[in-house]
Amino acid sequence: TKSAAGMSLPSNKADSEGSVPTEPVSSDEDEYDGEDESEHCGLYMAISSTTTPEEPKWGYYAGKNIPANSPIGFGDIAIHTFNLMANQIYMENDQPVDDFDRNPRANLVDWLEQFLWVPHSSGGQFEVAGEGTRIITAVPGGGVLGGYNPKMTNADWNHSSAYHREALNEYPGVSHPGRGAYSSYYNLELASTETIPAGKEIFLNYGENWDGSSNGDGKTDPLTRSDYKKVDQTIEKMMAFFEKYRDDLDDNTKTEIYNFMVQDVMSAAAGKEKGKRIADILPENPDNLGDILERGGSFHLNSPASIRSPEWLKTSGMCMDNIRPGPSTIPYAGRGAFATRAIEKGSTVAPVPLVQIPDDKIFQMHQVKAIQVPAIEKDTDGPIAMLVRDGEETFARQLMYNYVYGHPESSLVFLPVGAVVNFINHSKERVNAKLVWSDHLNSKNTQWFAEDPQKLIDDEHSHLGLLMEIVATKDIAEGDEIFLDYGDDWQVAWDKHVAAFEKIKPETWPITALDLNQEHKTKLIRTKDEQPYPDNVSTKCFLMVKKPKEGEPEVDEQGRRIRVWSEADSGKPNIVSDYLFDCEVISSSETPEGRFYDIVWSNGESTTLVQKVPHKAVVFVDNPGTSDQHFLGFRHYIGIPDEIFPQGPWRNANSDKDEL
Ligand SMILES: C[S@@+](CC[C@H](N)C(=O)[O-])C[C@H]1O[C@@H](n2cnc3c(N)ncnc32)[C@H](O)[C@@H]1O
Repeated sequence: TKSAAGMSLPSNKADSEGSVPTEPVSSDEDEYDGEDESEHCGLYMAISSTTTPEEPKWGYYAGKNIPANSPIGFGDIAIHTFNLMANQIYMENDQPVDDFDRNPRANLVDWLEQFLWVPHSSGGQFEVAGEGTRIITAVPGGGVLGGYNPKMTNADWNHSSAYHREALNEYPGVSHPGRGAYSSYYNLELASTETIPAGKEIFLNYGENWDGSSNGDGKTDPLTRSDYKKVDQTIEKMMAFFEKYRDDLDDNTKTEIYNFMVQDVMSAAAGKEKGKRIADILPENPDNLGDILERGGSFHLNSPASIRSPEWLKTSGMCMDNIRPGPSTIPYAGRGAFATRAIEKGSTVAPVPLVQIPDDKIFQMHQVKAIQVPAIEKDTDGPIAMLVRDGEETFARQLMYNYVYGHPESSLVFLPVGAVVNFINHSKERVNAKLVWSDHLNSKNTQWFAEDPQKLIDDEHSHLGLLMEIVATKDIAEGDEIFLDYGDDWQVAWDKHVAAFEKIKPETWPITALDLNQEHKTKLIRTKDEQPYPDNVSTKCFLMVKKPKEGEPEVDEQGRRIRVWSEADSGKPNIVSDYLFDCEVISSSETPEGRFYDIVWSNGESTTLVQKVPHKAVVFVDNPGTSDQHFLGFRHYIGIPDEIFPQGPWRNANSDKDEL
């Protein structure tokens, strides 16, 4: 039987370290079909097709065909950090010390930031305000493992998924010890921007424009993405042609016509260089044209390493969708992780690649102040505000500290970036999984155990080389919540926190944006003349508009511009953060087509009345500085068991883990 959970140990050694296997796609595609769907792994982690010996990389692969505009895996968590860099920058002789050679912690943040995102895809951009303020956000799973290959981008964030998340295990208005101890931003989904065939590596839109100048392997490819689309369309036409004249053409004539099409017609239409490239892609025999389309189109076929055979994924990869997020069965613990299929005792629940962070002090939070520094960019005139640490006193730690793995004798902590693994909660009584170091051939675990922590981000180590696995310590049934034992230190700290919270806890807790978004999944949003919403939240609208119909007024009696809400002509989603604006709901209506609002939006100079804004385009956000994360609640890392924490230089006893 295929227990998807059992596939990573010890059979995952087929791939040699640092090499790029480029075996062609198996023509026996049947292996992807005909199995019990839930048994079949839908997402794998394996070495990326873009890996190089100098820069080894994990990749994220589809295990099943993913239709266009569909979710990839499960929505994951977004963990925001506030002014992470500013907290490392101190002043010396009236100058900010931002020289990385002299400031190893700033250097460390710089390293960490390459795995992090701007907060907009998850809606976290309103968490803190002020000139010079920066929020950066970890989105584990696809957010870290999804590759970068601008020519092959096939995935992007679904902003709507984060704004419209279901409130899971929330207790509106209740004052409880879990407040601020976990992130309330989750369900941030990646969506396919095109059909992704099984075996294909997932590449995220990093916001760059595809310029068509080079492909992942650095070779020049004269074909642009739209050329590949045209090739696929031409293939369809050729197939239709041969189908139509099937009975009239003997094999010789057919081959002659086909060669004429491929050689002469293509060159004439696309130019010599492109024509040659297209001819190379097309099969010798016109009867095999259909294979190209079946295997995901000419573009995918032409980049062999980014599409892997099912066999390769099973032997070299590790399944990443054995767990999904859901409301934890522990009250006040937020979200948890649940098995999507039965997982046998001893087999892998999830791979956990780790981002190594040599100094946990980067998570200390200080007061920050703005100073004026000369602008670096030429087109900015005058000085700009830069935030720096104001004094040495530490008043809190970043929330990310609750998600990292650590050990009391070490300054090192590790951010786990496997899909969904950050949702796994702690329980001593119900523990059914544990952390182990993986022996996957592409991990550097044992070599790196012998390194000085500070060296772990130098050039030689500046990639994700450390890999753990979460392994089942009991048979786990589909739907069971997964629990680790975070360790005695964590339990003691939590118990202390609960006791302390009891003494100071307010009677009630402010209603948050998450609560209101949940409430308004089924209720109309109140207008400005009805009972106001609390001060700690604002309404925002996703606005894309067009002019009113011919003959309809463009200005109302109060002099406001009139516009009508619209979907994008391109069909692309318009629930994206770029289109999110402050708005005030002035009227609402319930119609058979749904709920709609008239809103006003002001850009400081003029005011616009937007009509027919659909319910889905109006959301609540927490005002800066007010969300649960700003409540200085519980902070503790997840303990790596002492038995598996390496002896040697990692135990540098340099940590500040108990200082605060
Ligand atoms: C790594 S996160 C786990 C995912 C988290 N539940 C979430 O929703 O994002 C660790 C945090 O989960 C919560 N947590 C985990 N186990 C818990 C438990 N047994 N009791 C209470 N809270 C728990 C605590 O807030 C802790 O700081």
